[in-house]
Amino acid sequence: MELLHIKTPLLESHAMTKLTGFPVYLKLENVQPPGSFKIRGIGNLCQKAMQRGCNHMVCSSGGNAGLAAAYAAKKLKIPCSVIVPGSTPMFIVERLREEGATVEICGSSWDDADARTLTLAKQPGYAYIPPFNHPDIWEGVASVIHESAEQLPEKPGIVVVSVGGGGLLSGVLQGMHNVGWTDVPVVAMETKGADSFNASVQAGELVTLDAITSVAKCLGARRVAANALEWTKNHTIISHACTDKEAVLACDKFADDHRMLVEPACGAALACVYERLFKVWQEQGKLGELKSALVIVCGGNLVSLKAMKEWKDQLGLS
Ligand SMILES: COC[C@H](NCc1c(COP(=O)(O)O)cnc(C)c1O)C(=O)O
Repeated sequence: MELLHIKTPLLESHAMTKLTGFPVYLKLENVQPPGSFKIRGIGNLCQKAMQRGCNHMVCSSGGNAGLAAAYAAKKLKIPCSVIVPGSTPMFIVERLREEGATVEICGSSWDDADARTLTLAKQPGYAYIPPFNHPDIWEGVASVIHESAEQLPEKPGIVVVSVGGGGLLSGVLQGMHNVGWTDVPVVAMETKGADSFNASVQAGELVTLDAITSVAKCLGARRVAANALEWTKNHTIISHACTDKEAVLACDKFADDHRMLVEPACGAALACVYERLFKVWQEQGKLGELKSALVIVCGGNLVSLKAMKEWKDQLGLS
């Protein structure tokens, strides 16, 4: 089966290395053709659905999973419908239509769009393409770690990811266990107002947020996949929710440091380094010495210079 994702660059960030005092490596999923890491999992899921005889993909998404599904369907030459919440910017809706997808806007959060998707997917030949909660997605995402293991000089001291519904986290952990990184802690970053994983970790059970109030709309799953919470039972995961301000500031610093623009959903992971959280956790005794860190730069399309300016004005960062 032809891979729908590309092998992405892994590079050391000298700016971040200077901040932490040890090498910080970036896995640049923001350069995937559809704009985010999503294509690894969604591409795998779409290909397997097609092999099962499905001939129409229907995907619920905050935007990036939808773009990955539209891109995959175009490559596989089958139709694709994407259901997005009202919080998805119109330029993303237009981008989806340019990719050939039929787009429906439904509800105020991803959960509403997903309910509609499940109804549409009942039609004969249709495949339901969820954005984060499926074993074929986690299997596809695991490739990001398989590649990183080949590209890194040695096993990293810690791995940092963003969490929306927990598909990226689940796939990264699956990949880490495949390559023997079972003792490498993972930092699960969210933004306050989209911190359904952190709420669940604190409660010790799945929690559903009342609403998504963060600017990081692509972390906007009110309830994470059960599989993501399950991982906390057999892997060291540090769950942390940063503020929108810290996430947007991280995007701003990343643009200056690396001349690449990513969404606040990705800024949440970058904020772990820019807010020097490793040092905070080491001082709290939550983390031992680190020789290196790997940050999954998940990317995202829901960003522009205009949007960055609006967020910075809104958050008092201008
Ligand atoms: C509502 O949205 C869920 C999903 N975005 C998820 C997402 C994540 C978090 O990945 P997850 O934890 O959901 O697998 C991180 N970084 C970026 C850029 C993302 O787009 C979507 O696009 O439908």
